[in-house]
Amino acid sequence: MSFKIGTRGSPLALAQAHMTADALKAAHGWGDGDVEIIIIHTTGDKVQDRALAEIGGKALWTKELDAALLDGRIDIGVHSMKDVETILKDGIVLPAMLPRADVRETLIGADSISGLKLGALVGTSSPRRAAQLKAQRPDITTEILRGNVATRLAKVESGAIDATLLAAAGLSRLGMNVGSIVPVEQMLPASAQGAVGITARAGDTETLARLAAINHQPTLDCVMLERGFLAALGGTCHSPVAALAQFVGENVHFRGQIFAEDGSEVQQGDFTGPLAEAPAAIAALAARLLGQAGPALRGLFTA
Ligand SMILES: NCc1[nH]cc(CCC(=O)O)c1CC(=O)O
Repeated sequence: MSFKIGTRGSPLALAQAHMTADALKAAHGWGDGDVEIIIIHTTGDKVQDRALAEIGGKALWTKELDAALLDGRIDIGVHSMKDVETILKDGIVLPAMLPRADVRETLIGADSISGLKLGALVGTSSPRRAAQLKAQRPDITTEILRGNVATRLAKVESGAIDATLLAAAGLSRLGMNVGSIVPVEQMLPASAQGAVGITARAGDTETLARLAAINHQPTLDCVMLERGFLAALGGTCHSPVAALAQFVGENVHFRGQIFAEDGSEVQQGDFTGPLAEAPAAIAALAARLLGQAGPALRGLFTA
């Protein structure tokens, strides 16, 4: 009986499922026949014409994978952690992550944010990216851009938009060497960007033991801190929130930012200290940033 890996059907999701299969095979000496990749279609895949923020539904990408886990069609679900809601469904756990890839953004269509032409039209359906761009370049207009990576790149190629931003991690997993890397100092990534996480059934001890062998704990620690910031804000993956935790020696260095949707206001802060102190410090930071924020910005998180 083979081990069943559930995934969405997009090229990026499939690449991540194959990375997970390879890690399991290497850790357990399994062969090709020991794992099976099962594609699960999700609401997020079916709706292509609206901004995800507008559809508003939670767990857009994970709901169907959670259902497949709970009814035993799959043993694990593989996810871009960036798209996983901060509150997991009852009975679902998130015990393992693969080593994190490059966390940075890639700009396609210009060498740098300052190099974008005056009044450039940038396609993105991320409220965070739109706000971050406008905070630096109020002349920029953004429009909603969805679809898989190839579709998005084609829009820049055809001149329908001047530029777009995509996570470096996704591009490199698809073997696409395009665009210009944006330093995190210029654009802090989304919480959990570049991380692949694996969900399982709570209490499925056999699966949990198998996953323990491939878990990359520093990635899990950092991503959990970033998700903690988002949760403390009451945000979702569609909120204009950026967060990055990284180990610097023994300490964690955490940076968090929240934005008004038009980029007119940014609240930011950071924390450096031991991992054990980080969750409380980050929750306090989230509360402080919300406390300092103007009504429009605060209103994004208290609706
Ligand atoms: N929201 C879509 C999504 N989810 C994860 C990635 C990229 C891979 C990653 O960050 O791990 C992307 C596309 C993008 O933002 O470029």
